[in-house]
Amino acid sequence: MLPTFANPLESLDPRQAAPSTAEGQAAYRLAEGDARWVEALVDCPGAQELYTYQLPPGMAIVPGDILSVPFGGRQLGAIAIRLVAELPASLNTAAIRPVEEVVCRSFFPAGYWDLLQRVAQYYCTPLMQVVRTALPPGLLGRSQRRIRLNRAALPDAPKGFHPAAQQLLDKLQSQKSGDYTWQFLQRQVKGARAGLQELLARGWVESYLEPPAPVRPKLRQAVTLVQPDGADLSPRQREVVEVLKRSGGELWLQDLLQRCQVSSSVVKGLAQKGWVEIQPREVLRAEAGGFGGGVGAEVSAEIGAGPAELTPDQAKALAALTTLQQFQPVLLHGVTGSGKTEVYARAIAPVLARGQSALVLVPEIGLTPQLTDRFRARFGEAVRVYHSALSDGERYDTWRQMLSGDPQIVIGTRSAVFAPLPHLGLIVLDEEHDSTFKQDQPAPCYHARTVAYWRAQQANCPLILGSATPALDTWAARASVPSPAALLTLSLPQRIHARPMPPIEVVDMRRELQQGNRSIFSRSLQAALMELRSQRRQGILFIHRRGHSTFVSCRSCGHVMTCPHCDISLTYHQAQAEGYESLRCHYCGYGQTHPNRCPACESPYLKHFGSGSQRVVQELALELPDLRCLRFDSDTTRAKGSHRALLTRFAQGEADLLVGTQMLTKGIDLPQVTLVGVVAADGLLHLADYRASERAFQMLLQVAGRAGRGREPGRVIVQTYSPEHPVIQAVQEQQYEPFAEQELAHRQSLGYPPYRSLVLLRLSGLDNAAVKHTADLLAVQICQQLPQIDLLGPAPAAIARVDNRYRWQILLKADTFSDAEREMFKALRSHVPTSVSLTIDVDPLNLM
Ligand SMILES: Nc1ncnc2c1ncn2[C@@H]1O[C@H](COP(=O)(O)OP(=O)(O)OP(=O)(O)O)[C@@H](O)[C@H]1O
Ligand SMILES: [Zn+2]
Ligand SMILES: [Zn+2]
Repeated sequence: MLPTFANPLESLDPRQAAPSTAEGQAAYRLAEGDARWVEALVDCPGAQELYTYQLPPGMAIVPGDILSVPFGGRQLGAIAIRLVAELPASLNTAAIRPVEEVVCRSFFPAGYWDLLQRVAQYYCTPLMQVVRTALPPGLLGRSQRRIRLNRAALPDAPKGFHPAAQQLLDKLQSQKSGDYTWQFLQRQVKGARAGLQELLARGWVESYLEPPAPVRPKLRQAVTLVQPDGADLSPRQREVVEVLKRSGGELWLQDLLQRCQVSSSVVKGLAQKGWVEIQPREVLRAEAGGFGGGVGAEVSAEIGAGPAELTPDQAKALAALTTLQQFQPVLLHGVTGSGKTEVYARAIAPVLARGQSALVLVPEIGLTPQLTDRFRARFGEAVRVYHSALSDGERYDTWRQMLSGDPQIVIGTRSAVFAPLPHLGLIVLDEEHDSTFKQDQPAPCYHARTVAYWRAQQANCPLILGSATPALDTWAARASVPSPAALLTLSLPQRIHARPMPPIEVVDMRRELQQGNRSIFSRSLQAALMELRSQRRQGILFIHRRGHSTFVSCRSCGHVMTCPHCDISLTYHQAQAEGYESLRCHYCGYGQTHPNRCPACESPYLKHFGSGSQRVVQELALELPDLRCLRFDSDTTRAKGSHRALLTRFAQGEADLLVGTQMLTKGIDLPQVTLVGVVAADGLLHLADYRASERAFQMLLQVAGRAGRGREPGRVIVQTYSPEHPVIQAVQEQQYEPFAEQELAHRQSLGYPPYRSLVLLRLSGLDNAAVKHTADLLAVQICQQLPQIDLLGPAPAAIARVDNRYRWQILLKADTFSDAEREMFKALRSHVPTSVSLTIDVDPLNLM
């Protein structure tokens, strides 16, 4: 049976397409033609709600217009959100002030507010919160309102009645362009507002928002090797030349100096002799071409135009995609290394040519620099990147450029699903199974895939979901019988050039121990690692870090060191520059020094266990001292741009092995990687979550997929203490379908998504009793009002305390949740005291 509403891709309740009425206020009536009021989002930091303003006679406003409104004693920018015909009787309509002016029309694409409203309704969140999620911070605050003369309408000797109007005219006319910022004019002219009113009314001036200036790229000094050999070089200069050569002939000056540990005078000396050139540059050619020349050459060769020929599978998928001109969700199911990115790029090209834009959503920009590089190399200026790590200014600028309506490609993370592209022709979600597409908190707890589905529907354009390991929700939505708008599946069952998938070898670590191997590396992994160096190949070592990987426990009494604020074990951190070992909580950040003796029994045998990436690198240094390792995890990639820097160093052959966590699984495409090792798969297998198997399967297959993407065949070694686990078996066979079918059957029998829907109510607060009491109260409310819904709990969350806050949860299950039920969940807030916070997570992915 196919799921019904539980799956957002499958069937949508048509009632949801209609915008909701004002939140919780039944007395409001939405306007059709008879609007007299407008509700606006005012650009004032403290302003939480929508404010109501009067529509002056003759002023036409549509949602999305930028307004100028009175607020206290000030005049502020605001966005018109919706028009209202009738206000609740309790409001004193005489006290409602009028909108001053429409500053800018249609700042948002058509239908944008319907989308936000739909998100608010489905995810049981106040509209305001959705608006804040969607819009870049400070959108209005930055808006540059300007005033210019309307010369065509100006009489020969214009005379303003109001003294301020005259002054404004004088100011504007004194300027050749007849144009000033409103801020400037307000400072220069007393009573400028009243003066402006008059001039606007006469049509002699107009106010507008300054169009977005193209973001000026930051230029950096780049060093390019022009002559690769020279007799008269000093040893230091020779070293610089060598490093440049190894880096494909080009590096940023800063990177070069750092890598060679020389002063800039050495490089300048080289420039004077004509060996190198130093120039300001926006990007390095090497960067645009993947990860530099040298080792990554195979990648660079295909950049730009892309590969000359598609594989037959790619061609077939592309042909199917290019015929689609309407709303159509598509699953592009292609094994790792099958060339999905190329298919996206070629599907996008005609969209741009038609004058439309495309939206490409990826799990994390920093982790997939290659995708951005490939698109930049091919589409150049038309590519924009949008994600929350941009500065407020960058986000604002990009937002304005997106609104311009020029055909463009926006590549972004989760929140980019709200990118205001007016003529959307295609949406792509790459690695659609990735759970970073779901927001856990704050509300709205939206899934970018669900919102993308609505957007594509609204824009009447195709939606491509790409993955080697599709989310089971997506897989289940494939139509058994083709019907319009049902999920269409296209597959790329083979790697590029029919390269084989790497065989996956499972090693039973219990047997290793029995046979006397106490190392965290099995003998076969040790041997494979040893070969890397001699064969000049590279490897990736994957460590699952979450869970109990680096806890500290007492070998005498079993006491485990835990965080005093959260009920989870502390993580061991090796001595750093400060010189002492420390223990840290990864939820709340609590830290302490490593005690010498067990706090429970005084035993000195307090040891850290498990295999965090630090520990693994340390162990490698002991066991394989010749192997050059690079660590790639959240500790070593904290700084902006460090993902790319580390990957570039690895791609250039600075290390034999990249050691890291979850981050390694995503989209790395390095042809020279032949070995992938998984240190201990167990941490992944035993999470207390109904999706644990799905997640483990996806993660292991994705990381395995990094091996053997080039000419040399790859090999994968997975170490585990439970080789008989069904997920391990399925991973070894590398067959997605049987795994998916089996797991879905299991879900169906237990009544889990995608067959039934879940809503998780998360409550937290400093006072455990208060949180529990509130949870009990809500549970009673729900049971009384909605007896048809299955209710689990209230129960303490799997991690019962985080950052001193006690956490309780209630899990609700139903075949589908109706609009009325969603409204009821929203209304539950009135039963929650201010000391307790409630988050409503619709379709939760994380039940911890
Ligand atoms: N038709 C082609 N001919 C030759 N090389 C190709 C072709 N299409 C793609 N490639 C190359 O194959 C490699 C793998 O492609 P890509 O990274 O798109 O795979 P993918 O399907 O996204 O894999 P993953 O899911 O593992 O990220 C890339 O280096 C790409 O440049
Ligand atoms: Zn002890
Ligand atoms: Zn803690």
